[in-house]
Amino acid sequence: MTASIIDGKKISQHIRETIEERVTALKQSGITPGLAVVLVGNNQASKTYVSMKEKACKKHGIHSALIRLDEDITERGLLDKVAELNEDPAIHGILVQLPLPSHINETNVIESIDPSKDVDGFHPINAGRLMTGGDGFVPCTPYGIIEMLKFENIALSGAHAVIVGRSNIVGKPMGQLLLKENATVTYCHSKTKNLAFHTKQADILIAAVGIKELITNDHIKEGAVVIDVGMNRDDEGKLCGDVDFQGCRSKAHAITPVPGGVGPMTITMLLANTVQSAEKHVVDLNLSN
Ligand SMILES: Nc1nc(=O)c2c([nH]1)NC[C@@H]1CN(c3ccc(C(=O)N[C@@H](CCC(=O)O)C(=O)O)cc3)C=[N+]21
Repeated sequence: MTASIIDGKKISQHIRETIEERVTALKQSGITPGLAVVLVGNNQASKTYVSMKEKACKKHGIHSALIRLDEDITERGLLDKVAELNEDPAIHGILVQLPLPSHINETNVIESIDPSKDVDGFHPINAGRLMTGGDGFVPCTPYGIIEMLKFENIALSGAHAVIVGRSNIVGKPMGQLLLKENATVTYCHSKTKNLAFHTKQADILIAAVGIKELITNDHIKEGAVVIDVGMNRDDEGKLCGDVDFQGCRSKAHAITPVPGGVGPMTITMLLANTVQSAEKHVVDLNLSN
């Protein structure tokens, strides 16, 4: 078998068409959705990601404000900036690019963002809503993965999904979303004994550990769907995932590449969350009038 490639760019384009329609409708009611991206310091990877987000916003008519702050800004200074954005009526989404410099407590910053503008879905209120089945923002990467799986008509109900990784940003919310789709969910992580035993059970395998090509042909079952969340750099600086793509391709049913898989979907769902936030704003305005 040769796995089909799940094309994140193509699926993104489809979803972005509906996002664009929603932006147009919002503008007709006098609202331009606005995203603020806060970048602290000079990390090269962060600068690249932030400019990709800005470009995507501009392309689809979403107002984007980039706030660049000095590497040695105090935590208080950053919290004050977030407080200002919380109050800014032109801003419907706030994203503070992670990681932050080590003198700043990330939890404090995440918890200072108004949950109704937390388009990353990292605030504990949104994490809690996801866990309890309420309405809130879903973190962009796992949200994008669910959309990819649905777009490809991959059966989720009753499927065994194995997630390698347990971060608050990807692994944990991924499990909640798959559970909501009636999948059977197993979490694996760095302390898991006999990783391959578990991953070989997966109908759907999600690799989100940040270890270059950890998942090989020997880790997967014939016909599995393999989703690669990894964003690692090899010795030559080339982007590579958590999955040995070539090795797994001969055995899997479908597989996501890196680049061109999960990454573009992450940015697309950030746009979707920003538009969702602006739409909610319109509904709330109408209710209060
Ligand atoms: N508050 C916050 N929210 C984030 O969503 C967030 C963050 N901080 N910090 C960093 C990570 C990383 N991230 C990526 C998004 C898209 C691609 C992406 O589109 N990648 C392209 C290739 C990019 C390249 O060539 O380097 C692809 O996979 O095809 C990658 C990485 C969002 N992050």
